[in-house]
Amino acid sequence: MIILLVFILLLTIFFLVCCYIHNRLSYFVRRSIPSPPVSSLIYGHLSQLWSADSYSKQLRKWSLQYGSIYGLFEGFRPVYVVSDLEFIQEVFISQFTRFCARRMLFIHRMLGDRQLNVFGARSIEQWTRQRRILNPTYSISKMKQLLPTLESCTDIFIEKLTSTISNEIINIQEFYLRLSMDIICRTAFGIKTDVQNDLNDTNIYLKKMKEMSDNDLEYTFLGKIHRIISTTQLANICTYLFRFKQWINWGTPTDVWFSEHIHQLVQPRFKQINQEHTLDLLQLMIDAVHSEKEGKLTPSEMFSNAFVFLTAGAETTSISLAYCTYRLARHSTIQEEIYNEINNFIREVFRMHPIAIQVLNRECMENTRIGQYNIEKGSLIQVDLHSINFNQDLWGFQSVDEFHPERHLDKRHPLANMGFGAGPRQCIGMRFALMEIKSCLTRLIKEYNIKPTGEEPYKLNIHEKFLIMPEKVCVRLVKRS
Ligand code: HEM
Repeated sequence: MIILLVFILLLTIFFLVCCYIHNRLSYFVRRSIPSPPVSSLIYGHLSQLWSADSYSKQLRKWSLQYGSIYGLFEGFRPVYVVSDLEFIQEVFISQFTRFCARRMLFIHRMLGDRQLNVFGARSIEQWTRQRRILNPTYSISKMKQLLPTLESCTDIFIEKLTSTISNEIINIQEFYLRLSMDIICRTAFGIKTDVQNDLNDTNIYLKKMKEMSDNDLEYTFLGKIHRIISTTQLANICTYLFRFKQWINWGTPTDVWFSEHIHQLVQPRFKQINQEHTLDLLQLMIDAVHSEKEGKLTPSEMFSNAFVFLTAGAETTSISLAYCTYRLARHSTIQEEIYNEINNFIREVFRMHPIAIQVLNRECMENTRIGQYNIEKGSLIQVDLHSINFNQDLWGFQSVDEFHPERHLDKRHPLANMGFGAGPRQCIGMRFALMEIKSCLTRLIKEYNIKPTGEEPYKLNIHEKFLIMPEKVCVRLVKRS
């Protein structure tokens, strides 16, 4: 009798699991939304995305096959992959309050709810409060004040290039990372890191920054498991496993090292309450922590935001500068026209080389409808930026596979340029990054003629994890007479 009961129980569980799986996998079929075949019940489409040469190009490949709105699964979570600009407009702008969060990263899970920074904030209250405090950091009026510091860092950058042998092939990406780290530390935190002068790489933050891009936490074993089960309570297990791993001294991933050590970098300023300081990012945050008004920042949010500004601000800009330099070397005539053309040149570099596609997502926080689609709470909208950037119908008559800055002279759809995202949650550092890129490039071109290495074909080796970056950008710099 007991055996029979156990048998019936197991059969019932098996039946329920099958029903659940069938229900989930027929999710898009029931909604008449096309979806590529799923190769793994546990991973969903993630196994195909992770094993593809390029995550973002795989999204594009599927867009070409299944159209501008199609469905995927990350584990059991439904994801709408979208390159339809009207749909994106609804999600990122018109219905922003219903899509105010991004996919939760593993590092944010580990930081915990109380330490979520502006990038990871999930509730509208948490995000609005922090963004309101941080917005003045890179306002138009602040930009002018920051320019002299930025230019003095660029002077050191040129000095360092000058001390390398002219006409030799160099990997300029290295120089850019040092430059943008100095710039962000000085402008945001008032700290003179001077990593450009530290040729022996003794600066621990620079070392860790390099390590972080080599070992992306999201792509570690636990990071991947977290992505598969991120919508369930089980996701917290990854945090406990991670802490256990740390406890048995199996090493600390760099992101965690950073978030744990950032306070050593900013603590001295935090303690100097009554001293006069320039109104940089750190001062805005310190004032917000000490504020008597409602909507203040907690000290842990302050440290967490310092971490996100340092990591989001340095690497992204240096990668963009590296792509710009690659394009300058490949299209040498542009170097002569760049003073008039710089904005369009940069726009075209961003079109051909988007670097942060995986952050362009929004989580649905409340059931809603977009056009004919009923979007359920918990599902994710992922932008397929490659399909937008290489959509011939959007970009005029010049081939989208060719580099033509002048295509940006024509007016386009406001969401056609999404390299910095869109809507209220667009990149907070966009203005600053563009100022840094323009200032550095004009200075570089004034001093040097940028030449390709001479290798044919002159191509980049692209690494794609959380960010899409070249392994290195080698060029030959010839001093202008
Ligand atoms: C070329 C350089 C950069 C690129 C390509 C870039 C790209 C992006 C993108 C695509 C997003 C997501 C936007 C969205 O979801 O709509 C983002 C968000 C963000 N970026 Fe940047 N970024 C750059 C530079 C910077 C800099 C210099 C800083 C700070 C100093 C910064 C700080 C942030 C922060 C804090 C967010 C989160 C904003 C929020 O959720 O409210 N970024 N960035």
